[in-house]
Amino acid sequence: MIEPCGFPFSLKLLRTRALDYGEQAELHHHDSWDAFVAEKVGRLVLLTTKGATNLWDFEFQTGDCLLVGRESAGVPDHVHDAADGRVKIAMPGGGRSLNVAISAGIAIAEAHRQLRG
Ligand SMILES: C[S@@+](CC[C@H](N)C(=O)[O-])C[C@H]1O[C@@H](n2cnc3c(N)ncnc32)[C@H](O)[C@@H]1O
Repeated sequence: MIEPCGFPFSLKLLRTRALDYGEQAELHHHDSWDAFVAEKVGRLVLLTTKGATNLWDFEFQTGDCLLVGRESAGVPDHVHDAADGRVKIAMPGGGRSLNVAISAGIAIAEAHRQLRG
């Protein structure tokens, strides 16, 4: 899905204009949330400050699909409700939330640590 200020649009710009390694990324655009859900394989694991499970306690599985929300407003309720897992990253220093890219990086690193080998 391409949105005027959305993450996929930014990725496309980076891929074509800025990053020489951007070509290594495999991008998929979905026309709607329903189209995305119809194609997904594996569990939908949402990163959210409203998550019930701490990242360090969540058991990742091969094929899990990590979801992150918009920098501005997170995800709408129907996306939150559709997730198979809702995971939060503890913020001991306080604050409302982390940056979306930082959140994704932390969670991807933990998933790889658990599933390595
Ligand atoms: C800047 S945050 C969104 C802030 C939004 N105002 C809200 O309250 O959801 C952007 C995205 O980063 C992820 N995120 C940020 N902090 C997080 C945390 N502590 N735990 C899990 N995910 C987090 C979530 O996917 C979130 O939708």
